[in-house]
Formats: sequence, structure tokens, C-alpha cells
Amino acid sequence: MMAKLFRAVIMGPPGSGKGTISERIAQSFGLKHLSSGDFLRENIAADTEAGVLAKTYIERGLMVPDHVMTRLLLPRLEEMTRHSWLMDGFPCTLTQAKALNSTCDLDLVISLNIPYETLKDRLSDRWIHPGSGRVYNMGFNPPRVQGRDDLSGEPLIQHDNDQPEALVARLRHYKDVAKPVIDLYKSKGILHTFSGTETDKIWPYINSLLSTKIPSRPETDTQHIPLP
Ligand SMILES: Nc1ncnc2c1ncn2[C@H]1C[C@H](O)[C@@H](COP(=O)(O)OP(=O)(O)OP(=O)(O)O)O1
Ligand SMILES: Nc1nc2c(ncn2[C@@H]2O[C@H](COP(=O)(O)OP(=O)(O)O)[C@@H](O)[C@H]2O)c(=O)[nH]1
Repeated sequence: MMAKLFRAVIMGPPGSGKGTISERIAQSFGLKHLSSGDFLRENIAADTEAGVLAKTYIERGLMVPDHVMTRLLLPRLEEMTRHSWLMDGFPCTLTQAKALNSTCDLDLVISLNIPYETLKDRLSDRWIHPGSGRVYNMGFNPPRVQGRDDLSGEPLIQHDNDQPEALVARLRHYKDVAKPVIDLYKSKGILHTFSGTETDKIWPYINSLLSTKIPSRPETDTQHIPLP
């Protein structure tokens, strides 16, 4: 018998570790890691109508408008009716949260609360493989070969908007748009907030929370694979 499906969202400011923690959750609990940034990049690469539109915003370091995000993501989620998933990067506005609400019932929302200085240090050292969205940090999880993606060997890049000058504005914007979303999930009783400066210290708390909510790997019914 297939276990109950499980749907979760992870929220947090840029650099809070959403991508890093999502990968750990996906590995440990067998949820599919869905990332709004990855969906956008796929659509841009495939030259879809929404991708072409989204590109004009992303190139300027801007958020993609709500109607483009919902047009892009909701049909993909509707195709996932038989899967458990964890969504990273969506919703990030109240309009997006309401649109998501009309498509599915979320079981849980993880919100990461990380101090500004920590975000600044991490992002100034974040390197990205543009083709896949794989993320490295020269101190925390460096690539095996400096400046190169572990799987493809292709060059890694840094984003201008990860630099401290751009970060203040991005964080202010995140706080403004995320607050009503966080309030909405709090009022639904599904919000869980984790604070700290190190992913490795936050992770055990997230892991044990999810262990109480997902008794076995949802689609395979096998045991959890504990992380090192
Ligand atoms: N839910 C969303 N609404 C609007 N724009 C979005 C959303 N998700 C992603 N974007 C936009 C903002 C970014 O310019 C671009 C890439 O997103 P993403 O890969 O999440 O990288 P990012 O580095 O800007 O965010 P983060 O630092 O939080 O991981 O897409
Ligand atoms: N030093 C350090 N870097 C971290 C930690 N957790 C994540 N990172 C790095 O910080 C950057 C931001 O993490 P990411 O998962 O991309 O965050 P997101 O923007 O919220 O998706 C990446 O370069 C990660 O490798 C940590 O505990 N310590």
C-alpha cells in the first residue's frame, strides 16, 4: 500500500540554506525536491513562452511576476498528484501562496531564520554550476576541483546579486514579501521555524521533525537512509 503523500515548502532568505537542506530532506525521506529556480532555468533553456518572459526579469536581478510564476509552476504541481514533494523557492509572495493553496493542501512549512552576517558570508562565497543549479561554498562544501562542477567538470560562476551590495536590498525585499506568507502558514498551524548559523546544527532538528511526520519513505516504504 502506498503511504500517504506528503507536501512541504521550505522558505528562507537568500543564502539561508534552502537548497542545501532540501537536498538532505530529499535524500533522507524520498521526497522530490522541486525548486522554483530550477523550473525557471529549465523554461529559459527550453525557450518556453514563460521562460522567455521570466528571463527578462532574472537578467535584471528581479523577482519574476506572480502570474508568470503561477502559470509556470501550478501545472507542474498538478502533474505530481502521485508524488510527495518539497518545494524550495515557491511561494514567496502572498499571491503565490494563495494560488498554491487552491491547488493542494500543504502538510508542513519549514522557515529558516538565519542572521544577516551569516547570509552575507555564505553568499559572497557561493559558487553555482549554471547548467544544473548545483551549489558550492568554498568553505562548507567545496567542489572537488576548484572552480569546476563535480559532475560535469564545467566552470562554476558567482552571481552578482550574491555580493554584499545587492544582498541588503534582496533581504529587505524578502522580509516584506515573506511576512504575510509566514503569517498565513502560522495561522494554519503548519509553520516550523528553525534558527541558527550552521546548517549542520539545524539539520538534526529538521530531520527529527520530519521523522515524526513521515514514518517511512513515502513512495518506496523503505527505511530512512540516515545521512552521515
Ligand atoms: N517564487 C518566485 N517568485 C518570483 N521570482 C522567483 C521565484 N523563485 C525564483 N525566482 C527568481 C528570482 C531569481 O532571480 C531567480 C533564480 O532563483 P533561485 O535559483 O531561487 O536563486 P536565488 O539565488 O535568487 O535565490 P536564493 O538565493 O534564495 O537561492 O528566479
Ligand atoms: N559556511 C557555511 N555555508 C553553508 C552552510 N549551509 C549552506 N551553506 C552554503 O551557503 C550558500 C547558500 O546555501 P543555499 O542552500 O544555496 O541557500 P538558499 O539560497 O537558501 O537556497 C551555499 O554556498 C551553501 O553551500 C553552513 O552551515 N555553513
